[in-house]
Amino acid sequence: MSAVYIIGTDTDVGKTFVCAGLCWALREKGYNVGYFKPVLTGAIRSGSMLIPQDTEFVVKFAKINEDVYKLTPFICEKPASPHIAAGIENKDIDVDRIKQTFEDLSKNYEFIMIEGCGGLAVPLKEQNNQFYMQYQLIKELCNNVILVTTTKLGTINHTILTVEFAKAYGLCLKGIIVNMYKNESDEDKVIKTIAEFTNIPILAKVDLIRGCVNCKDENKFKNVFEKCFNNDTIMKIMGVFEC
Ligand SMILES: Nc1ncnc2c1ncn2[C@@H]1O[C@H](COP(=O)(O)OP(=O)(O)OP(=O)(O)O)[C@@H](O)[C@H]1O
Ligand SMILES: C[C@H](N)[C@H](N)CCCCCC(=O)O
Ligand SMILES: [Mg+2]
Repeated sequence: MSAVYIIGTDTDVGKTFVCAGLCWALREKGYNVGYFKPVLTGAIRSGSMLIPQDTEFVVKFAKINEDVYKLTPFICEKPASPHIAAGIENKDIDVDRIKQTFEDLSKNYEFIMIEGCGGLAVPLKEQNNQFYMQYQLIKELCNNVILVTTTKLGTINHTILTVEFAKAYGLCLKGIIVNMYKNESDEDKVIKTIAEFTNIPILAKVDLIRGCVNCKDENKFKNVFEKCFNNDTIMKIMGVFEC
């Protein structure tokens, strides 16, 4: 089994969107790809249930036949850092349970795409004034990372900081996917600056789907993903999977 950790320069950069597109594109090509979201915060409440919306979106779009609660072992309602949300909701984010779930999933899938919660330096839990950080889980679970960023103003700083953090903490950052690409002037200069400074390959640019950001038009999504995750890109990304 091979896996890759999808992390972002921030929350809301499109990790889920990219995971959904990649899982869909790879499964369309016959790869047995699964998805795993160890920790999710900001879940949607439906009566007594908390809905892990990231997981729900990915499994539905990529037609992954798995229980979303198995794929998302730790779900918090508060849209906050996991250590804060879990503290408020009296949930203990058990790393051994995350590892066991990952091991169980690895028996069913050839490839697993793991979505992080926010960025690298997010505290997943706090115990005795000690933080357990997302980058630590990545190193223990699958130190094979793709970074999702955007071209919004500020991204040069955010992306370079994230890459330097990854290097400093021994993470294997294999590539960058630029999401919400508008194909406007200067965007490619931003991307070129990031590529040259970090020396990390730009694996793909995923177009911004204009109009309703949460549009449910799957065909619009598929058109973008077919274009952005073409055969060359898929081969590059398949070269990144290992663990
Ligand atoms: N390329 C895109 N075109 C249009 N909308 C997008 C695109 N990428 C992401 N979005 C939208 O932007 C919002 C944030 O995307 P997404 O939920 O994938 O971010 P995320 O990094 O997974 O966030 P989180 O940290 O909460 O997991 C969502 O409403 C999503 O539909
Ligand atoms: C709620 C949000 N959408 C994410 N799931 C959680 C992001 C945690 C970010 C923590 C931080 O960097 O301040
Ligand atoms: Mg997400």
